[in-house]
Amino acid sequence: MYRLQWIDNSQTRYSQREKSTEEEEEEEDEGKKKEEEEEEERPREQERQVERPRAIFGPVALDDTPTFNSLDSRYLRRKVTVIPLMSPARLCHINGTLTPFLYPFLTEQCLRSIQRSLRSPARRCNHYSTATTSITSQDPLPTTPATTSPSEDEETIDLSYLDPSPESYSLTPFTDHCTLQLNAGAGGHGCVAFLREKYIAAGPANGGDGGSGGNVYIQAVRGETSLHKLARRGILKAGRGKNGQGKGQGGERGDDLLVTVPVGTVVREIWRQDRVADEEERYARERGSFFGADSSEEPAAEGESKQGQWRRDKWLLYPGALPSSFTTAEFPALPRPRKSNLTMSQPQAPIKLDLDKPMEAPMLLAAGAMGGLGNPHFVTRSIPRPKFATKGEVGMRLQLQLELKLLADVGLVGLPNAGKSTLLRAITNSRPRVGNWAFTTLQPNIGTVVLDNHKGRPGLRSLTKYGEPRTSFSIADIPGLIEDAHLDKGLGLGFLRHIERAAVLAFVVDLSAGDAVAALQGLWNEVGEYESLRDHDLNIETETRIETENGLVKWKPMGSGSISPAFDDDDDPGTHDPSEPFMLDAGSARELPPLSLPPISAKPWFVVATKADLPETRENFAALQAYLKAVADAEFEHPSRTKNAWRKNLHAVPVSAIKAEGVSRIPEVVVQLLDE
Ligand SMILES: Nc1nc2c(ncn2[C@@H]2O[C@H](COP(=O)(O)OP(=O)(O)OP(=O)(O)O)[C@@H](O)[C@H]2O)c(=O)[nH]1
Ligand SMILES: [Mg+2]
Repeated sequence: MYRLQWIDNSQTRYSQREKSTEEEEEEEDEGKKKEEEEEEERPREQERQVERPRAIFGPVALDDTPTFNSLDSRYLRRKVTVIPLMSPARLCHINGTLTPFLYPFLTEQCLRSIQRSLRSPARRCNHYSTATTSITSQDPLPTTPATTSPSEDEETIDLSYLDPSPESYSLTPFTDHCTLQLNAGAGGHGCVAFLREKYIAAGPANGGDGGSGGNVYIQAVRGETSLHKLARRGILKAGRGKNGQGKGQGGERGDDLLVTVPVGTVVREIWRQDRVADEEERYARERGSFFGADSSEEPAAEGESKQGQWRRDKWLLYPGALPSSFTTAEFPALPRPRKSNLTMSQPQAPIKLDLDKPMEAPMLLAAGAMGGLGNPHFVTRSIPRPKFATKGEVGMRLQLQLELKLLADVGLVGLPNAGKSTLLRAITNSRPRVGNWAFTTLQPNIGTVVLDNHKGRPGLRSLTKYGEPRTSFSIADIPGLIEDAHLDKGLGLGFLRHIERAAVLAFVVDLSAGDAVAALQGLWNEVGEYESLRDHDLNIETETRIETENGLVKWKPMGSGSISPAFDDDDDPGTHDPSEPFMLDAGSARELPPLSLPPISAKPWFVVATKADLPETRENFAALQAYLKAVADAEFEHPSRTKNAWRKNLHAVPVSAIKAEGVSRIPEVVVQLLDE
């Protein structure tokens, strides 16, 4: 037999045990007595209920103020309070500091009745969590000493991490831009060797060729978050190819170099030095066969050895050679400079890459140089046993500028000391530095909000742009902006690059620090200045690289090296003057980089009104809400002063980050905007 045993209002427990008939009789007697007592109590209880105000949970939207006109007048007679229908998690906040912000229509009496109904721990529910810190756990019922019961005291959650001492923070080394020199591997030297065998007095040449140098690759990977390691190294070199050896043994290839960068890195070429390309040009001039436009010299017949000269950087002599050999030895004409086939897959010069997605495979930046030729290559009738070989080619050198633009879903923009870092602490497991002075944060911090319902399933139903369930999103906290940051005041606008590509912007406004509307407008002003500076730089870059002339795009490769123009089949290379830039058809298959980025003002945005726990902030918040509503309704100009700016569903979320109140609404708002 099952017996229902009441533990408290919310919990029930079933216990199974055999009961004797005596026990049953006793229970029946006790039950009758209780029923009689209850019947006596009932009328008194009913009287009390009529007097007590009752709460009705009705279908009213969160931000709507309920009107009593729509309600039955008998409810009014009974002192009925209408409370919007909402999830218990949200209902918990009704008891908190933000209640007057969210529900200005609720009276003191009504609040007290809600507090009574929320006493039961069963009312509390979990919503979703952060990476390791539960947002729900950070959203406890605010308790005051007067109303707190001992059981609630036990459940009080430690929020000291939201107001830590300035020394308590985690700092990871971070660099978001650097210049880097990359050297592709040089080729190994060819070998001068001869066959030595019994009964063969002067064996033929059998020196092996040198191995080719290592290639330089780049790959954007997820694990990396900073460029500081690369900035520290400065110069990175791929391995040199090994020298060739006797018995016709070729040298080993040099080790490749893989440069791993964080996703979101922009790579720009500053200069390059490509000796092989220079050699090719010189060779072309000497032989008059490269583009051979006005060359009067006849190209040498194939196989004909033209007398050359000793060149220290090119020729390698037999180790036992006497110094006189340098002057007396006959050298053939230098062979044509050799390039690896891989150079075809190098990116065009000048390199400009935007690595905004994780790369599955590395991308070649510079192919290693070819190794030198062994002495068998120079055997001719007149020189049957050449005592020289060629040296390996010199590897290409690239000077690159790397700029990291962090890819976060949400970017926090705010004045210094607005509470951005505290907000990041409250909703993620990130631990940025917090201090009551301006410019506490000196480098961007990224936090991740995991949308988890504690069962390994997404807490909020949302899909990423790739159609996968959204399980998390990231937030970037950057150093604060001040007025005239675009004139390099404060820390300038440099850090805005980290939120430039964020999908959603969250403007963090301190309600206790003066006019919130003015603060918001000031922030938008600086964002607008950043945008115009960015567009200006892009235009300059574009103008220097592309000049349109009679429907043709004139493209100037940076540096003399790596001239690998994509001629159409019908282009006649013979008519090209090497000193002139190459002319490419505007409609050719070569894609030029995009010239403009989407405007920041077109991004979805909302306002986080923080420090709402401080006194006299309600009026400021009300003014901010009214302003945003007017902007959304196009009554006021958009703060960015641009057309086509985002005006949909503009609103401010009041929070007290330091008490972790109201912050659980932010993930909901963000996910909603990410889905737009
Ligand atoms: N009362 C109250 N104080 C807050 C709140 N949020 C932050 N603070 C305090 O405001 C001060 C500044 O907070 P930070 O999070 O460092 O502000 P920030 O915007 O990151 O500042 P910078 O990094 O300098 O740009 C700290 O002393 C916080 O304790 C809040 O919601 N209520
Ligand atoms: Mg900060």
